[in-house]
Formats: sequence, structure tokens, C-alpha cells
Amino acid sequence: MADLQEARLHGGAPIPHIARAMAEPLSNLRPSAIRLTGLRKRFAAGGTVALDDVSLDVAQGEVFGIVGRSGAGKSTLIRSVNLLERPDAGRVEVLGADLLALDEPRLRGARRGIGMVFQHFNLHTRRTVAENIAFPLEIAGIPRAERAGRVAEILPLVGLEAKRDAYPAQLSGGQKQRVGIARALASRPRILLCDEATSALDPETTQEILALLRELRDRLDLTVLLITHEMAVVKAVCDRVAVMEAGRIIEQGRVFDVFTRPAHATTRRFVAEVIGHAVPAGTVARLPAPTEGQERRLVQVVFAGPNSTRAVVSEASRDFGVDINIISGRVDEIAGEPFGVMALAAYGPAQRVEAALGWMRALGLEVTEIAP
Ligand SMILES: Nc1ncnc2c1ncn2[C@@H]1O[C@H](COP(=O)(O)OP(=O)(O)OP(=O)(O)O)[C@@H](O)[C@H]1O
Repeated sequence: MADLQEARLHGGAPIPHIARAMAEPLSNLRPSAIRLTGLRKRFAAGGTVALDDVSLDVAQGEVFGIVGRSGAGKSTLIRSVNLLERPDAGRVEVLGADLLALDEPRLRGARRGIGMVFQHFNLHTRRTVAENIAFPLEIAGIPRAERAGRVAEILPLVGLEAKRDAYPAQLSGGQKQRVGIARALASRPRILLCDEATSALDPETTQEILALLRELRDRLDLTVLLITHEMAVVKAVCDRVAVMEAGRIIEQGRVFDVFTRPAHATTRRFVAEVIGHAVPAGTVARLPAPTEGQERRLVQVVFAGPNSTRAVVSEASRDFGVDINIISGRVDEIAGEPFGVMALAAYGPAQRVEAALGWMRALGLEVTEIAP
């Protein structure tokens, strides 16, 4: 019961090992790579507001995800970072440069430091893999010999040496996206923007591409900003995430914190898609009713950090004299940290049930009521 005593000593505040898990995010330790301030964008007078006062700070070396439903403003936001979309108001700073203040030649230079990967790869079908990768360098006027050198440097990074002379039609979806990533890296950017880069891929290939992005981030010290409508992508690859809705960022934070403590209802729905803790109504209907003098509380318990594998249910049941029925449960890993979620039905005299749930909360677990 060491954890319980520790939790009591700390009066229900986050206990030290959980506080440690929430330690300094990368964003506080490294300078900013992308800083967006007060961005606004409306495509037509009286039309939808695509960006409504959006501010965002992405640290160098981070993989930062923007998640939101269709129409939330994600594409407009990511395209604002290299000014493919010009905001009506606000400030766009990339690696310290104020992009909106640059003239055209300087903006072209700044854009070479920002690679972009697209959902549908956008490859030239009549060019080979090597020629596709070299294409942006050709446009930038880089001599042939140097282009060849860069291509030779990049191909092994994306695992495509053997496909150098293949045409896009001869490649799988995952290989096509590797070409898309290689092409984005051709100008040796410091920043990679990924616009739904895995949305056209099957789940297994998605995981491969996401792993590649992380590996490239580590090897090349890239900053990666990606947009997605899938929380599973965020879970697999991001360090931090911002959730967008109707042109606004409604929540942002470390992926682990957003998954374990989503503050906004929309975020909770996104998180539920991945960790699947919704309890079917039929299951709830079949649960036994509480007996005379007892109550039944349906709760969702989120286990994070060191307590994710603790025998909380049996401890609570034994120490507080309540019966606990496990309706559903799973343990997972998010951003390398253990994480579990369970739906429980607790039966017993009201005070004892309340004490058991209070004890779980004091351990640092998130306990929320599920509507019966
Ligand atoms: N070129 C455009 N002209 C007019 N309206 C636009 C244009 N581009 C986007 N919009 C509108 O701006 C809003 C935000 O769109 P945006 O594409 O940024 O959202 P999204 O989150 O990326 O969605 P999706 O995943 O469907 O692309 C939407 O209402 C959309 O209809």
C-alpha cells in the first residue's frame, strides 16, 4: 500500500512519480521551429472562417500533430506554415524568420527549408523514383551532379535504393509515399509538413510510414508538423497534439496527457475512437441491479504511469468491501508510457463505494462516471 500512503501524504495532489511523468515537455526545452500567432483566414466574404485566431508553437525536433474532423481548418493551417495559403491576419515565424515580411526570393529560400508530404503522393508518373526525388532540385536550378549526389544520399534513408529506376506505377502505396518523403527531403529541409500523409495507406503501411517519419526526425533532427483526422496516427507518432474544431484549437498538450485527461468533449470522442472504452448500452442493461441498501456506480477508470498495471480492482474490493464488476478493460502504451482504461460497475453501500472511488482518484487515476 506504499502508493496509497504516498497519495494520502500528498493530499490527493498528483503523486511524485506521476508528476515526474508529466515533466518538462520538449517544447519548453528547445527553441521554437514554427510559431504561429493569431492566424485568421476566411476564404470569401461571409464564408466559413477556416482559421479563427489560431496560435501554435512547435519546438525544434518535435513531431507535432494537428487532429480534427473534415473542415476543421487543418489543411488551411498547415498550408499557412509555408504560405501556400496566406492568412488574412496573424504572424507566421519559421526558424525565427517572419515569413509574411519576406520578399518573393527570400520566401522561396525559406520554403526550401520546409518540405511537404501529401496524401496522394503527387508523383510524376513518367519520371523514375530518382527523377521524382530530384525534381524540386531541378526546379531550384541545382546542377545535375549535385542532384545525383543528393538522391544517392536520400534513397537509403527511405529504404528505396533498389527502386531507384522504377516508375510510380511499379510501386506499392507505401513505396510511393517513401518517394514523396524523399522528394520533400531533397532540399535538406529542417521542417517537414505532412498533409494527411498516411490517409491513403492501409493500417500496416501507415505504421511503417509513421515509424519512418520518427526515424527521420531522429536522424536528421527534423521538426515534423502533421495533420490527420485519425487519433491513431497521433498516438503512434506525435509528441504533442493540438485538436482543431471550427477553425480553432480547442485543446493541446503532450499526447500522453491529452489521451489520459482529455478536457474537451470533442477530444474525448477522438480519444475514445482509439482506446475504445465506450460501453455498449446492451451490456449496461444486462448488469445486475443493486440490492436493497446498496448502490451501483458505473465508472471509467484511466490508469496512467506506474499504476497502469496495479491490481486496483482487487485492492479496492478487498480494502473497502465493495464488489467490482469489470465491464471492459485494456492496457496500452501511448508515447512509450503504459496506459490502461477500464469500465467498472462498483456495488456496495454508498459511502463505501464513494470511498473506494476516492481512493482510486487519490492514486492519480482518472475516475469518471459513465451515464447508465
Ligand atoms: N480554397 C477554398 N475556398 C473556399 N473555402 C475553403 C477553401 N479551402 C478550405 N475552405 C473551407 O475552409 C474550411 C476549413 O477547410 P480545411 O480544408 O482547412 O479543413 P480540414 O480540417 O483540412 O478538412 P479536410 O480534412 O476535409 O481537408 C472549410 O469550411 C472549407 O470548406
